[in-house]
Amino acid sequence: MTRIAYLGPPGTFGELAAMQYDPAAELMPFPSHAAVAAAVESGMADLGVVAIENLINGSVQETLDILIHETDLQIQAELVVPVRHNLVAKPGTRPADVRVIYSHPQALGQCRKFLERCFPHAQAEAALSTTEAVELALRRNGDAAAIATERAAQLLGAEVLARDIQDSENNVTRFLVLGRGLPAPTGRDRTSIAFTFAEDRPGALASVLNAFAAANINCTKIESRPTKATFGEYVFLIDFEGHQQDPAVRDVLERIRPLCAELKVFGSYPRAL
Ligand SMILES: O=C(O)C(=O)Cc1ccccc1
Repeated sequence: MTRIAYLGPPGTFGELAAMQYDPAAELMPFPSHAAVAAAVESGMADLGVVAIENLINGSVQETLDILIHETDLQIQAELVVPVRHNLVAKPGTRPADVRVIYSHPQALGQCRKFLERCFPHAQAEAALSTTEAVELALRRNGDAAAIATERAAQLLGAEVLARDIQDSENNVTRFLVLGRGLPAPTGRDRTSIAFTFAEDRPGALASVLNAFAAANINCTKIESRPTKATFGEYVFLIDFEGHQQDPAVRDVLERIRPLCAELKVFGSYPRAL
């Protein structure tokens, strides 16, 4: 049976994503995305599921940084998971008594308008995951709530005070499945890369983008993160359509390699969108 590491405890969106990917898998909860990646690297798990991008908040920077700096695992797949948030609390809690609202920072960000409108005086507190947030709220005396999945509320015996509190009705999160090896091309794939430049010069980034344009390869995302070494220097990340084994992709990677100081390929995997 495939063992899949995810950001737990059970009831999180990470668990929903892992179940969506493989309903028959053995699921292994870990307390952070870094621990999820480490579990796959150590061989404790076969695959790891991590959140990479949300419709409302954009990229999950913690995951981008893990891919850039902390792991050589390859992306095996992407999953798009509907994300509906609920305000949950110890049974009997009155909304008027709620002073503290716990959740994962992603969830707090995705419910910003609801929090401002309905709980302008409550304090938002970060938790390691949405399920941990429910555990923290249940430990207090009726003055706390959490933003979490309905499943977490059921598993922990919490009451749902409000449903669908996310800022966008169509809220979704894209998750990545990390593992070893290169999935075979399907004809509808995406490749993710990161690169740096040796020196700051006019047109450096344009020269890379022009190589994609010349090869008629569609870039689906571009992003930058600090190198964490020198202020003002960045790692650029590009997602594009195609697979490393497609001749056109192989060709474009060969063209851009000499333009970059470092080039890291995070993987080629079937497109979910
Ligand atoms: O804490 C969770 O449930 C997670 O899996 C992280 C997360 C939080 C909110 C939206 C998507 C993922």
